[in-house]
Amino acid sequence: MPLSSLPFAVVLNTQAGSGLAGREWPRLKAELDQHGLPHQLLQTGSAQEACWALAQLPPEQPVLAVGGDGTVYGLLPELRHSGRALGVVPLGSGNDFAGMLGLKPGDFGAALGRLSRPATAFDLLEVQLEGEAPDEWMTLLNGLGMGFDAQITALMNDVPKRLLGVHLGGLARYLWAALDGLRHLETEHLEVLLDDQPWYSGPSCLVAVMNGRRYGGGFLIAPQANPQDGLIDVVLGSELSRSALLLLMGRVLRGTHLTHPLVHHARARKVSVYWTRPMYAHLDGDVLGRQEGMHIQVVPGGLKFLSSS
Ligand SMILES: Nc1ncnc2c1ncn2[C@@H]1O[C@H](COP(=O)(O)OP(=O)(O)OP(=O)(O)O)[C@@H](O)[C@H]1O
Repeated sequence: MPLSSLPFAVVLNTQAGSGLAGREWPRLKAELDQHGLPHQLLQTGSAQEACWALAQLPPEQPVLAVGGDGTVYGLLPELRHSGRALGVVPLGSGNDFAGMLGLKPGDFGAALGRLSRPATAFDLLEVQLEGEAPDEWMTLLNGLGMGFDAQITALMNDVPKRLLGVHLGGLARYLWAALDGLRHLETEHLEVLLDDQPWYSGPSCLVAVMNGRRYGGGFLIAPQANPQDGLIDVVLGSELSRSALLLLMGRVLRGTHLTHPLVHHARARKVSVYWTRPMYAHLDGDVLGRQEGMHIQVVPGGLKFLSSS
């Protein structure tokens, strides 16, 4: 489908990357001009404001999200409603979805070079919390985690952004929080249904339900996932000791953990997760607090995406 001749609506999240997106905007604007990409900056203080501002624009007008995974996540309700195409310039802390596609923060040439290609269809995930009304769905692009990985995401808020004058990147901060999380490791009984059939029942410290391959600023938790295959990748760890989990994290960084005997992996169109005790949860890296369970289904080709590799 050809790219609209309307200007890109730029959603600049100045908070992303601890302020990096705001600081880099003048350089990015100059590059947009150099690439001959017309654009219109939307001044927004929150994801809700950004969705509201976008909703005033024609659906043919593409949006350029400037920030991290959370910035994109915040736009998904409007994008699903309008069918608007999305391009991304990663300037967040983790940038996991863009990073999976080979985009590096600050490499504006590469990010903007992709925007003149036709949009391609990417899958989305719809998530419903256990106990919520059946029509209360949230939309994700990258994926969610419950248990240890979400606890780390929650603990990241307490990790310093600078240490001895040096800026700590997303992966360094994630590792710091992970060491903290290991001290409070929780293992609970987990039931997982895939396409309405029982798949796993037993102890677990984490389950990840992924459309993309990585989270946490570079951990390849679902190395075989493909956000264009119409399937969800589920990866869970069963009863792992602290030392086993620490060693496993090294393998997750390289994406070589799926053969570990205490790691389970499968694919499905629909996933239901139930814990006997509420566990921490995150959606596309945004912490949601403790939840008892979730129902996830794939929305094949639900997003028109301009930044594919
Ligand atoms: N359009 C927006 N304008 C202002 N704030 C936003 C907007 N969208 C999201 N936010 C808020 O800004 C926070 C940070 O944004 P984002 O998650 O993109 O950056 P990050 O955390 O540095 O990167 P990453 O998610 O890749 O680790 C979000 O968690 C959300 O609360």
